[in-house]
Amino acid sequence: MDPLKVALLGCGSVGTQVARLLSTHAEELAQRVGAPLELTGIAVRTLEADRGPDIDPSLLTTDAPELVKRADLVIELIGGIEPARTLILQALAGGASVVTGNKALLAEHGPQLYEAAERGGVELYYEAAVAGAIPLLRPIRESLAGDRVRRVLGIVNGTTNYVLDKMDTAGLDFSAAVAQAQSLGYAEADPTADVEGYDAAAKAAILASLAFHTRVHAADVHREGITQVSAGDVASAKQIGAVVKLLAICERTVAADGAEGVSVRVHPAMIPASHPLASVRGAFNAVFVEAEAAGELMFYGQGAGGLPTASAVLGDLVSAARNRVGGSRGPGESTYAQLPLRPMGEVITRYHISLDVADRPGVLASVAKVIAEHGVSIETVRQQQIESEVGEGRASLVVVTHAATEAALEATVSALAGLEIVTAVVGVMRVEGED
Ligand SMILES: NC(=O)c1ccc[n+]([C@@H]2O[C@H](COP(=O)([O-])OP(=O)(O)OC[C@H]3O[C@@H](n4cnc5c(N)ncnc54)[C@H](O)[C@@H]3O)[C@@H](O)[C@H]2O)c1
Ligand SMILES: N[C@@H](CCO)C(=O)O
Ligand code: NA
Repeated sequence: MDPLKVALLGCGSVGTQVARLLSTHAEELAQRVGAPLELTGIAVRTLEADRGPDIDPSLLTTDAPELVKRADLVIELIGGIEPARTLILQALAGGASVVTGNKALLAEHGPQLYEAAERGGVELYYEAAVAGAIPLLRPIRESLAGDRVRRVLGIVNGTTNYVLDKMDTAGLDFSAAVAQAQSLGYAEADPTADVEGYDAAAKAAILASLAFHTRVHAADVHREGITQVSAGDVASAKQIGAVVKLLAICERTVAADGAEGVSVRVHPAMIPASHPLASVRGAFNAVFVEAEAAGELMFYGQGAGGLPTASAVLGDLVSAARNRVGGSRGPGESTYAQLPLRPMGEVITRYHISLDVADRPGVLASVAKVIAEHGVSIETVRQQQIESEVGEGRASLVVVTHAATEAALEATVSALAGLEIVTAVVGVMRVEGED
């Protein structure tokens, strides 16, 4: 068979490893595909940079559109919206299948790209975009195609997991932990997308779209990052036998009248130390998928890093290439269900509420009354005196609630903050996961 022409766009952490594996595994890849894969060029921003021994300098070009024009398969590893979007659209329109790891682009402009793939009669694969090396999107799209996914819950950002892990195990504060993540190459020079939860929210949108056959955009995802997580929150979690993790949670919801919907959120949460997600350390990722017939499935592995991510890219490349050789096409976008997105207020969760209160008779009763008035039930209460030399005695009161709607919990917290005996609402964090 004639070789299939492969264009690589971007030669950074992932692109370099993809180029290297394409060359070192060339023979095996040809066997698996049924035709040789010929890397015809690598689009870069500047030709001058030294890219090490793995990159053949004669393949480098700054003319990405020209490279795309001649390709059967295009691998986009530039990242960001433009020029990645225009180049992918050009490739799909020109009849080339595309493999990308670009979650930001997919979560924002996915529909436009899928439609272009459909029109071009070609494929668009993106396993690397969510949880790096971990095979997760293909299992959801293909292996679970006969089942109904109820929930996807997981840690999908390596940088923030590393930061929270260091705050927990090494007692670092937030900025020291971020600095360490940067020095190890996990966090970018500008870690905003990671620490503010944008990266995880884009991944959650992609996961929810696949799991629920519904278009979910990044903007549909309720997003809170980890910048507000304090050493105090991490210590409070420890006291109740929990750890703080940044979670992505995609759920199929069912209203009282049976109407189904979807809720998608990314936020820090306390989870019991005995929960399998609690033991996901460092920059690793782990995702639980709960389906009606299959039950709970857990996917675990390296969610970031050039080499692990390259594995997912090449897996997609082999699939797309094999289909091309066989004249077939894998499944395209599936959005037939188009379930409505439910507002955050309807989400059912538990809260850990930490208060500073006046240490005088009746305080506990007043707090309990406010909570009960909002229809929220208390799971545990812990009170501790705060040492103070002057004025009235103060105490720290920690309440963990039973599950209630987010709206009821929010209203409870504002009512508590308004009580004269509450000096400060020290921290509020959701509690997720069963023991
Ligand atoms: N690094 C990871 O762990 C990881 C994991 C999963 C997914 N991804 C995704 O993979 C993609 C690439 O990530 P990365 O870590 O390799 O990024 P990177 O920043 O290391 O590499 C991107 C490269 O693209 C180059 N580039 C920028 N504009 C260009 C242009 N117009 N033409 C050609 N090259 C251009 C940059 O100079 C850089 O070398 C991103 O979409 C990222 O989100 C990365
Ligand atoms: N910045 C991302 C890379 C993988 O998508 C992370 O830390 O998980
Ligand atoms: Na993956």
